[in-house]
Amino acid sequence: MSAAAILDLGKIPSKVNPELQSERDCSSLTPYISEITAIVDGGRNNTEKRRQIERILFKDPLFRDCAIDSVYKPRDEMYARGVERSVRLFALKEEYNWTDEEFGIAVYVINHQYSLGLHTVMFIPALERLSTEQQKAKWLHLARNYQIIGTYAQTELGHGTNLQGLETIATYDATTEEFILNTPTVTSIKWWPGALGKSVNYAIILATLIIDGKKHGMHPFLTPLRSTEDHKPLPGVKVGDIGPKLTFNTVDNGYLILNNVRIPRENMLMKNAQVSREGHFTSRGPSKANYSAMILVRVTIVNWCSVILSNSSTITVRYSAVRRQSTLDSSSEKESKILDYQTQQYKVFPSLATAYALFFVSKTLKNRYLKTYAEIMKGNFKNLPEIHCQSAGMKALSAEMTVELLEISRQACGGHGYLAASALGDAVASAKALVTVEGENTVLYLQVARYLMKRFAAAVSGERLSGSTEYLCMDPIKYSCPINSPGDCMNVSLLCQVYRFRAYRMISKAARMLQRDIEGGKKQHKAMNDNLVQLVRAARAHLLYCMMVDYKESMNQLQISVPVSKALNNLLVFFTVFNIVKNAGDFLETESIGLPQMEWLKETEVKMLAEIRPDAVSLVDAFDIHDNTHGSVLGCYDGNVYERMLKSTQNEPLNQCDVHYSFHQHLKPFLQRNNTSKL
Ligand SMILES: CCCCCCCC/C=C\C/C=C/C(=O)SCCNC(=O)CCNC(=O)[C@H](O)C(C)(C)COP(=O)(O)OP(=O)(O)OC[C@H]1O[C@@H](n2cnc3c(N)ncnc32)[C@H](O)[C@@H]1OP(=O)(O)O
Ligand SMILES: Cc1cc2nc3c(=O)[nH]c(=O)nc-3n(C[C@H](O)[C@H](O)[C@H](O)COP(=O)(O)OP(=O)(O)OC[C@H]3O[C@@H](n4cnc5c(N)ncnc54)[C@H](O)[C@@H]3O)c2cc1C
Repeated sequence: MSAAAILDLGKIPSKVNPELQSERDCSSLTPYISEITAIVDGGRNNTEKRRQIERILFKDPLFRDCAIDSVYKPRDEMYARGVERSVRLFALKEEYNWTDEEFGIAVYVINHQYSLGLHTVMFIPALERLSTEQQKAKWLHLARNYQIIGTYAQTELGHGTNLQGLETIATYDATTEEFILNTPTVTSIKWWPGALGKSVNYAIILATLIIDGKKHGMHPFLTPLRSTEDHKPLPGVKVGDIGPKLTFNTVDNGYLILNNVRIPRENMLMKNAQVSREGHFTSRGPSKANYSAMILVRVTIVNWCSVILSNSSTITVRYSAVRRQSTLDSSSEKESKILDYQTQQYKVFPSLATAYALFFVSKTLKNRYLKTYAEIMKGNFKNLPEIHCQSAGMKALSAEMTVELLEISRQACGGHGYLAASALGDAVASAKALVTVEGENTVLYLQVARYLMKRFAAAVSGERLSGSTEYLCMDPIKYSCPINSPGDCMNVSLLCQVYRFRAYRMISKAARMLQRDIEGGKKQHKAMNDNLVQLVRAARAHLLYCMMVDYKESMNQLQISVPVSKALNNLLVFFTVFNIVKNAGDFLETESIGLPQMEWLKETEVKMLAEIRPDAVSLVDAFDIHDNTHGSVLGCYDGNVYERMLKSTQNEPLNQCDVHYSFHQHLKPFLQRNNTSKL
């Protein structure tokens, strides 16, 4: 860059950075990028549809800088902008007649930077899942047409995990045919629901139902909170924002205090349980049927994780192909690309591989969920425990992986990864929420472990199992490690057997430990608590095995060209091997593999880094993520990293004048205290 151009901070070269261009020119995958993009979008038509949505959104300045503009704005303005974006987004949905799926694409395109997400993510799905047909006819179109805006208010100050401990109460008054809602204690105050603080006028409030002094468990109550005339809180309602968070500060997560708020009997959402005019309680389906909205969101989070990692690996791979630092070969005149260092590849490629892995895994999970949901809608709850286990577990595992890998990606960009303009810091902080929302990860792993213990006991008693736990019927004596040569480490089917055996061993160990403690006289709850750590380990091992199988099978179903197959298979092998090496202790301890196999696997792991390297830029280009979506100065398609960094300094309020007012107020009087102005 010339000195003149350096002074012109607004200039971004019109050409792609030759460092990135050479990557694209040299990758044999480049001509096939659109084939991968079509897989990720679910078909070429969908790619075109997404790009059309991007064009619509990004011609509007309101959305153009959405991924990054919040850095410079006070909370109040961020919220206002988030509401403005929400309203514009809803209007565009109506104008262009977007389906729910297309609306979902628009939300990804703007990187979730809007305030009223809970209306679409939880309020409408909960209405659909928890209402009777009559209630749906009354409420759903109002919600879909944005005549009412709502949230899902379950968590309280004192309880998020333990739903049976919720203290908000809905007491039935048969004389007026109303429910009276109260948050009678400090700990019962609703706390966290998105868009509750300032935005919504309705909430589905999860409360313990009381009839004639008798408790009937947690149920959903559709409750108006604010006047539809002037948006003021209705009588008995106190509501506000809970304050700034690590991220998501466009969202007004709120608190809610209810004091004798009366709602008509018809506002209890009665698909799963009913209260008659006279106050007679009946229920149908399993007792946990009211937990169903959470299953859907957990399934959705797995896909979010894949999208988050696609964004971050786009940034880190492109940046690593542009950045040069030190040199591998002292005779070379040029410094080396950091992407050529094996250690850098080891930081960056796990994210890339996991982005693809979670894409395939989330697709399978979604299909499995839709199938089970259709059965449930017909009154068949047979597969509910299995989908609860899969959705809760995959949410936990993918959120855990995502947070860990994202932070490594951020570090892989060195100092520049610490700049807000890299967008990686905000991405890490946002992903951290996914570990907690929709069920805290450890708690969800323990739900999986509970299911596994039951299935293991059934297997031991001779029952034939189906679904994800079918393998628990195996005879462990018959296992011998299928990896007999270094070449076997590339065979994912063989590696899946290794994962399966490790899961079996860890589950059977947890079961043995529990049994030992109970037979030794410990009470059930004490024995459980004394083995929670092993139970979580067993759950993770099971979920990782399930993930591998779903990924492998999903890949097997693809009809793809040879170069694409080779590139995607490299990622599959790397992901499979990487997660064995990462958990080496468990695999060795369970004797799923031996020391020689571990050596071979480690060699294969680094060999795969070199295999992936030439196609790395093409593999992130294939995500086809718009620069405005990831919003990072480090990760744009043109690779003009340094120019974009310089340009971004123009957005900094401190740079709007040469001499800041604080100089006159504080620094100048201090410097001149000894009359040094003559110096
Ligand atoms: C850049 C992109 C990032 C975007 C980020 C956006 C963030 C915003 C997104 C979303 C907003 C977040 C919203 C929320 O968080 S809403 C609140 C979510 N809350 C929870 O998830 C609460 C978690 N707790 C629970 O789910 C339960 O309490 C529990 C499962 C931990 C325990 O339940 P409980 O009734 O107390 O326990 P029991 O021991 O009595 O029951 C276990 C029994 O129940 C079965 N079961 C549990 N859950 C379900 C279910 N969902 N469906 C079906 N069955 C269920 C379980 O299998 C056991 O069965 P059993 O063994 O046969 O007895
Ligand atoms: C960004 C964000 C958005 C949210 N949006 C909403 C929303 O829209 N609506 C809503 O209702 N809620 C919302 N929540 C709340 C969220 O669902 C809860 O925070 C979550 O379910 C965890 O519950 P908790 O906060 O009570 O954690 P806790 O349960 O108190 O967890 C704290 C610790 O205790 C441990 N622990 C708790 N119980 C057990 C157990 N049984 N066994 C072992 N360990 C245990 C956990 O593992 C964890 O380490 C949101 C939260 C966040 C962060």
